[in-house]
Amino acid sequence: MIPIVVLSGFLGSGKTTLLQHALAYYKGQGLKPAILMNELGDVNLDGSLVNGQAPMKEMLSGCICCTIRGDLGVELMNLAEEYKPDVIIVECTGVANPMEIVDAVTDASIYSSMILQSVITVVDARQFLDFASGHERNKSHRLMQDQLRCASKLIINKIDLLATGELQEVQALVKELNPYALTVSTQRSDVDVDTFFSIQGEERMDVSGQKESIADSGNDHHHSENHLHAHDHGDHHHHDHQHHEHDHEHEHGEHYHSYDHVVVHTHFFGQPVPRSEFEQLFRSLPAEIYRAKGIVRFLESEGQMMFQFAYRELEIIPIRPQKPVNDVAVVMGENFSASEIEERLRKLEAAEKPLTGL
Ligand SMILES: Nc1nc2c(ncn2[C@@H]2O[C@H](COP(=O)(O)OP(=O)(O)OP(=O)(O)O)[C@@H](O)[C@H]2O)c(=O)[nH]1
Repeated sequence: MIPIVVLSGFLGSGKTTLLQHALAYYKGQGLKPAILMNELGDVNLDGSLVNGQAPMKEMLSGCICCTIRGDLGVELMNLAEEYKPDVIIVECTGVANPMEIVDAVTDASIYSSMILQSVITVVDARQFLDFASGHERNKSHRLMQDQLRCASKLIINKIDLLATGELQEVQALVKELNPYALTVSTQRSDVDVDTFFSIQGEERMDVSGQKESIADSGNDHHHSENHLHAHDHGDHHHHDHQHHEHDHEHEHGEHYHSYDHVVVHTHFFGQPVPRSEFEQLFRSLPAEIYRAKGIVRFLESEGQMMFQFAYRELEIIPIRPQKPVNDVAVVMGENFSASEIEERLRKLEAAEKPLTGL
């Protein structure tokens, strides 16, 4: 039986950071992990962060839990057959409803020797608190709650961004939503790896039990419909945006709501951009954009940089890719104007290289 560990959590919460810890742990144990990654956009930037550390399959341009859900089981089985791993880690896109993934994994376990070990959900503490206090958008809040509810293990991450007293507040809210999961609070998803990732002798997740308790709370959502469409505008700046909509029908049918409307916009840079303007752009993004990542070159420096924008925080790290990678920005959020962002990104590219030495 190959154990499957599902990493869930909202966009930018710290799943890939956690995946790095998991990979190091399994390797240290002499175990062979394999990874199944899912990204909303058509480029897998997280993949390049863990590249070469373990066999990996990618499912791009869609969300595991809807468009390509049927393929999830197939991909899992391909991974299992090809690499005979000791454990498979599934990293879902931040907008996936993990209940659907749990379903797909359990489907796969019917006709192959796999078993769902755990669903680990990572929570961005700051973002969760802002959502909970109503300062932020509600649709995402509901998705986050679902991700929390179906976790067997929970990580309250980014506690460095909380003010005094706020951690207790988040912990209490999280416990209310999911009193059953083993819950820890961390910086950089730095968990006790043995507790979180050990695959020896641990009880396996009781999937049906989990579903029961979720249904009991009246929050079981069914996918009734979903859409994902990409438009390629076919000009020299290849870009596309996808509307990712999850429509969920309430279990008891008394009302209907669509709780998630995510736009993904991809922009391929044609040339380097000025760094200060680039940073300024991220400081002034509309609140609807909560995640962006990509690779960029700056006019002022040599080489490529990876940037990560997760809930108002921007990180820029120099990289030395082993194989050529495109300069690209993937921007994700709820109902934002993709054309406005496109225009702003293009404006950055129009900037001239500063004259030096004059
Ligand atoms: N301040 C702070 N930043 C963190 C912490 N953990 C992770 N980050 C940063 O948050 C950003 C997103 O982290 P990832 O691990 O890529 O998040 P993710 O959940 O994989 O993101 P998606 O794949 O887009 O859903 C990166 O810039 C991380 O360096 C933390 O504890 N504190």
